[in-house]
Amino acid sequence: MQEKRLVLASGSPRRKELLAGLGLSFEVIVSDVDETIEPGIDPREVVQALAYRKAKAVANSLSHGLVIGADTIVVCDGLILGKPVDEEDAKRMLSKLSGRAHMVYTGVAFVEAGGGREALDVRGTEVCMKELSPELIARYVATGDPMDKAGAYGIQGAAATFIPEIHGDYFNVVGLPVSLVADHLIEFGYQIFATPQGR
Ligand SMILES: Cc1cn([C@H]2C[C@H](O)[C@@H](COP(=O)(O)OP(=O)(O)OP(=O)(O)O)O2)c(=O)[nH]c1=O
Repeated sequence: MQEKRLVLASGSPRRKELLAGLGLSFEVIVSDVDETIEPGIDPREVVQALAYRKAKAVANSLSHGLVIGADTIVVCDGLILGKPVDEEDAKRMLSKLSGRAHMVYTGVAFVEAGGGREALDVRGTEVCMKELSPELIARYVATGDPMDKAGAYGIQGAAATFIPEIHGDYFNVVGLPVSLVADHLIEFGYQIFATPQGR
């Protein structure tokens, strides 16, 4: 039986679903953190810093347990694309990504409440996107799917049809690099598949 409290500091339904796949019991606690970043910082640093901010804010409110935070961004031509602010922004992002490759970075942070251990890591995945016509972009944006996703697309949904090829971890693009997270959880003393799902 798993005795150590595990907390996911994320409101993302994708992250919750992916973490649940590891068969561990966990709670979701979300705290409001400022996600603004200083310009000019390396994207790999950015996602780790934001993941840490999310995990640390929740860990500060607890007496014990391990808190996981994550952050995902899209980087194209040195430009960081977070979640679109509106439909026009989503269209602009997708026009930029059309017909080329870009990187998706997800940073993960592990913070033990009560002043315990901490760990940070990051994974990058290259995503190749087909050329998208303005009409197709408009139709996709009208579905609403891009609005809560970095780079204005979700590889796990209709946008899968835009993506012929990726290099690296698929789950990293969806928002949680599951194998990397599992490695860290083992380091922190958790047993993967300790409580099998669906039984
Ligand atoms: C590129 C891409 C991103 N995304 C999602 C993953 C993240 O949920 C989101 C990026 O925003 P984030 O700020 O990383 O996360 P979030 O606001 O959804 O959740 P929280 O901060 O509470 O943890 O984009 C997809 O679901 N599919 C994709 O293909």
